[in-house]
Order: sequence, then C-alpha cells, then structure tokens
Amino acid sequence: MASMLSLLLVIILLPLLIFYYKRRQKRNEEFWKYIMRIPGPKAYPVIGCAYKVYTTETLWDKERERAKEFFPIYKIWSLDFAAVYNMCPEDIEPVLSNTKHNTKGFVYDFLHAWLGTGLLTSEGTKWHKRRKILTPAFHFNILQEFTDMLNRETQILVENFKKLCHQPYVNVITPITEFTLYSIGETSLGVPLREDPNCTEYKKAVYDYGESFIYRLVRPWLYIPFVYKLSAAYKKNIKTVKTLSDFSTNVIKEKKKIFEKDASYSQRKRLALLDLMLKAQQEGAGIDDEGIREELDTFIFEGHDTTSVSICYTLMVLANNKDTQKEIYQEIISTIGDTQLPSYSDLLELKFMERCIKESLRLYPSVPQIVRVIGEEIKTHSGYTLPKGSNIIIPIYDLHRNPVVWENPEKFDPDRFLPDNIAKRHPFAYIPFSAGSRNCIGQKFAMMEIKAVLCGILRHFKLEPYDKPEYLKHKSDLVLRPAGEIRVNFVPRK
Ligand code: HEM
Repeated sequence: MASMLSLLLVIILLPLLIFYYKRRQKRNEEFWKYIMRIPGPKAYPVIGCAYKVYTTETLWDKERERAKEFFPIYKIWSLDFAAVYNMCPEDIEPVLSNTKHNTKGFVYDFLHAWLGTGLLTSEGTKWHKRRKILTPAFHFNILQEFTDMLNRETQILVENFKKLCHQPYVNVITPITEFTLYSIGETSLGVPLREDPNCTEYKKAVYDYGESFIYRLVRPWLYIPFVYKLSAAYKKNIKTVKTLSDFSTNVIKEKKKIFEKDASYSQRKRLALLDLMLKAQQEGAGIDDEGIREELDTFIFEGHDTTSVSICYTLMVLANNKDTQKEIYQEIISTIGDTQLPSYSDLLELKFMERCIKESLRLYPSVPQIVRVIGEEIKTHSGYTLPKGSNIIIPIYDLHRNPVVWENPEKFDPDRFLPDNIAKRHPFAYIPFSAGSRNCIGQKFAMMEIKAVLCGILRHFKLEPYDKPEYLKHKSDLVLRPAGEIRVNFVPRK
C-alpha cells in the first residue's frame, strides 16, 4: 500500500517538479543571479531548501535559528519560488515607505478562502478605496466613544478573574481572547457577540485556520492550487472556512436588522466600522455584500486575535517584572484614582504604561512577520540586490531583537521608549504595527484597549509570575502564539 502511494506521488509530483523548474528557468535570469548571491541555508537542485518539512512547532525555532545564523539577511528558495528575510532597518525603510512595494507576498493568497480580498489581503485601487472608506471608523471621536464600552468589558473580565484567582495560576489566553472578541463586537461592530452561541466554535476555527496555513506554508508542492485541492488538508480547511464565514454572515444579518429598523441610525455624525460599511453600501459607494463580509472577517480576526496575544504576553511580562508593575499601578492610581473608570484622555496620559506596552510589543509582536513583493530593484545596506518581483519577509520578531540596535535584546526595559532613546534609533527598527501606507489601521484602537484592560486588571490584582519568559515556547501561526498556555498568578489587592 505504502509503495503504491509512493509511486502515485512520484507520478503526480515529478511532472509538476519539472514544470515548475522549467518555469523558474524562464524567469528573468538576473532575478536568480541576484537571489543566489544572498546567503542562505543549504539547498539542493530543484527542491532548493524544501528537503526538510517543518511543523507549526518546529518551524518557529528553525526560523529563529536561521535569523541568528545568517543575520541580517538570508534567502530560502524552492522550485520557482524564492524569499528573502531581512532584519536590517535601513533595508526595511525603503520597502515599507514606498507604495511601489505595497503588494503583499503570495502567502497572503492562502488567506483568501477566509478573508477574501479584504483590507489586509487586497491590492491596488481596491485596497486604496477600502482604506479610504474604513479610515474614519478609527477617528479619535469614535475611539473616545468606545472608552465606556471597553471599561464595561474590562469590568466583566475582572469579575471573571475574581472567580479564577484562587487557583495557583490562570491560563490567560481563554478569558483574554473572549474579552477582545466581545470588545471588537461591542465597539467596531456594534453587535453583542457575548450572546452569540457560536463564539467558541469561531475561536477554535481561527486556530484551525492558522494551523492549516502553516501546514501549507511548509509544503511548497501545496502552493500549486490544483495539488492543494486534492489534499486532505484542503478538505479539512473548507469546513473551517464554513464555520468562520457562517459566524460573520450571522453578525451582518443581525446588524442589518438594527440598521434597517432605525432610520436615524445611519444619519449619526460618526459611525463605527460596520455601520460605516452599511451606509457606504446604501449610498452606492462600491461595497457590496461580499465586500462587507470580507472586511468584517478581516476586522473580527485582526481586531481580536492580535490584541489578545499582546495582552496575554504583557500580563506575563508584568508578572515577571514586579517593580515595573508597581510603577504602572502607581501611575494608574495617580492619574485615575482608586475607583474611577478611565476616560479616553486618562488613557492617553498613561505614559509609563504606554512605554511598557511598547516594550512588550517589541519582545512579543502580535504579528511576528510580514511579507511584501519588491516592485522595483533595491540595493541593500549589506551590498545585495533585491530583484523586482522577489518576496521580502520582514521578521518583526527578529528585527525587534536585532543586537546592533537593541542592547541586551531579551531584557524587558521600558526605558528604551523614553523620547531621547527613541530619537537615537532608526525609525524602522521598531515596527509592531508595520509602517507606511499599509500600516495597521487599528493601532490606536489596540493601544487604547490594552491600556483600558491593564487599568482594570492591575487595580484589582497583583500579578505574580508562573511562566517565565525565558522558558516560554512559541509556534508559527498567523499571529504570535505560545506553544502552550500563558500562565499568570492573580493575587487580589486588599
Ligand atoms: C496589538 C495589536 C495589533 C498589532 C500588533 C497589529 C499589527 C499589524 C501589522 C503588523 C499589520 C501589517 C500586516 C501586513 O502587512 O501583513 C497590520 C495590519 C492591519 N491591522 Fe493590525 N495590529 C493590531 C491590532 C489591530 C486591530 C485592533 C485592528 C482592527 C480593529 C487591526 C486591523 C488591521 C488591518 C485591517 C490591517 C490591514 C491594513 C492594510 O493593509 O491597509 N489591527 N496590523
């Protein structure tokens, strides 16, 4: 049976390998000349670096190892595909600040089955139009209105932690992910997701999609759509996609009911994200039902999973840095008091807390790497050429540990974000929200949400360490994920 399978594999794969290798040869000779000059791991003819198949667990460590071995630049390739990892701020600046390189790498296509071509995955005029429609949803007047909602969600979370805190530790991932999912529902979507019975299934489906994404990523033959469609992984993924899209379709249905019932709704001066899209649709501004669905999927995912991991890692880091935690607590009490809920301007004033969040995002960037396609040849700082059409991978996680920029990179030190220290650094050495025109549209919302939740948690609990940062393992996924739990001990304040 096994030998039959191997024979079948050879019959299918061999012609494909030859086809791709020929395609590769047809590509601009200069392209390969430049790519091959860049250092990189050992490679064999045709299959290149794909002689080892990694898993979601092993890929993470391998990429970190390679980042150290070949710092600051290296390439990987297989068949007709090549990508260059770059950890040099001087090289990243021209890529992210020039719209010629705005196209995302082909791996973003693996997200299309779920996110369609929403803001994260779209390109050209479609992306530009959508960004214009959606930007007002993050205007500071809107964010100001969100403060009360975030405070309410935080209070519910704190009550939840009060029930859990008698245990030796709390795995913060589940309660925090619920908090961020319900928060994006209450704020940007205006839909009470807490009442949606499908939330648990949705959260699991997000994890499943991430796993299937990495599964495909480490198997270059599955990049070929026709081969992928024959695989068991594809069939499994179809089910996951159905769960994900049923969830967002339901959210839209609920919201449309509210929107259509109340005529004055769309006349409000400032509208949150989903309202804004429905209004744009009413006014014929070029966004149809499918467009709303893909943006909603994008924002539910980007708006909850990224902030969730960031809050979880920040709690763990603060539990391990007691003096810093004490200083944040004192700042909260002196800015807001012991009982008041923070206003939007209070949150803006929490400067020390902000530095701690920034430092936590340096060590644990929720989006650990991004990819762009080079639209015009670039000469790198280290003397190589990135040819037009090459995929450049910006490993934010490794960039934030670049030893040339960050002294003692693994150390948590919020003073790195004192204004004088920021001024001394290259502006592209720290990019947790990316940079340039395709930066994170939700970054102010994210900072505000993280601050609101820290205010609530730290006012009620002292955090004691359980997991130590140096022993925490990560795994590859769409966002930075711990390989297991993130455990923190919650001690109620008297
Ligand atoms: C700590 C929290 C967050 C981090 C670290 C983060 C980081 C990022 C990064 C690095 C990108 C660039 C991705 C790429 O180029 O592939 C991005 C894009 C994006 N983010 Fe965030 N994000 C966060 C929170 C949010 C929130 C709360 C929202 C929405 C409410 C959001 C919505 C988006 C969208 C829609 C894009 C695509 C923007 C475009 O291409 O025009 N993010 N984010």
